[in-house]
Amino acid sequence: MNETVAELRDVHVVHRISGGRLFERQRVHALTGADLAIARGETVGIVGESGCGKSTLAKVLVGLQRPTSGQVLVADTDVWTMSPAQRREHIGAGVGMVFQDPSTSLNRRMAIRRILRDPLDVHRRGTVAQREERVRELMALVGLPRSVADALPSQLSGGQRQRVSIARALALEPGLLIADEPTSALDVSVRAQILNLLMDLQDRLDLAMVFVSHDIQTVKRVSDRIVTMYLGRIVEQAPARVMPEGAAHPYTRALFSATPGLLSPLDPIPLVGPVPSATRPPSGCPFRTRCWRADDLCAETMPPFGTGASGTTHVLRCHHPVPSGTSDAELVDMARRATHTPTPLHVEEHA
Ligand SMILES: Nc1ncnc2c1ncn2[C@@H]1O[C@H](COP(=O)(O)OP(=O)(O)OP(=O)(O)O)[C@@H](O)[C@H]1O
Repeated sequence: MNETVAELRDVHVVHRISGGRLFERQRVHALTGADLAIARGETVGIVGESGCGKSTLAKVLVGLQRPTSGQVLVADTDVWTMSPAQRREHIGAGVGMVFQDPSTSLNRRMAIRRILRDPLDVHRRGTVAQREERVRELMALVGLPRSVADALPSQLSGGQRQRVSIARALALEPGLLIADEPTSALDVSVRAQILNLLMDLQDRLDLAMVFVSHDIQTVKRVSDRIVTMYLGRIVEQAPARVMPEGAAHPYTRALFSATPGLLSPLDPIPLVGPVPSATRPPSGCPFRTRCWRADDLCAETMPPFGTGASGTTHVLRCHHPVPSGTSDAELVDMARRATHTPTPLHVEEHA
């Protein structure tokens, strides 16, 4: 059986912000009822429009965001039942994170050697000599020349800086690496090198990886499984190899159809209106206000999890999934012909 390195169980993240009427506090539903288990060695890609909760999910997994409710398990332990010191130690050893922009995520005043030694010092790993040896190992692992050990981040190229971030994330030999838009701040010319490095490391170290990106083509290339999020909810999980044709959630199909290069020269599947506000998520299915297949049932209840046609690892929440074998051309046609009148937006009350 596959070892689970990290798991979210019914995780909600609600931010309270000021807004609306004077002194009124609003709730932003950044993540709603997220269930996700990540197995050793697999890459899970997270896709969805801006603001759907991808980064929140990543931050929850790495302990940077405390859930409002639900459980976050790393190596089978619920990390929010631990003391802060235990939690730092446990998550630090189990999960590494590579941020989008290495220019801001690396300490500008520290030499590369110190940046890489820092997690080993904080977590008191081995003797000083062993830590120095580990720094050399890490640099070799990510393809950094020894000559940059005493350089500052500003003296490195963008690609080299991201290699340092990756090495730092791997310093404590975590089982899971979270990569949140790891190439989007880099020059196009080095993006492929960093992606190849991540895929190579994942393979060599049998790492699990959560890969968050707006670039759906890249997510499809690197992932074993793709998770689609919409308005704070996970709406579908499916094997990457069946995507996009095998996806059964209307939103996943529409999202992929809007990605140039993945599909035929068709127009994207048309959706109705904008994404609703995360402060006023619709009742029932969050996607139903834009979905050409929605009916009253979708407005009344959140669909339960169902199994898709691509096996047991394919799950989705939809009352009216796209029938297996339906082409995108047919979906474009159906969506254009739908006499869709979005049902009034009922606001769901969350605790
Ligand atoms: N600290 C915060 N306070 C209030 N709202 C927040 C906070 N962090 C995130 N949000 C809101 O939570 C929702 C999810 O945000 P998140 O950054 O996780 O989305 P995302 O999918 O990663 O977006 P993007 O692709 O643009 O980075 C958004 O509506 C966002 O505005």
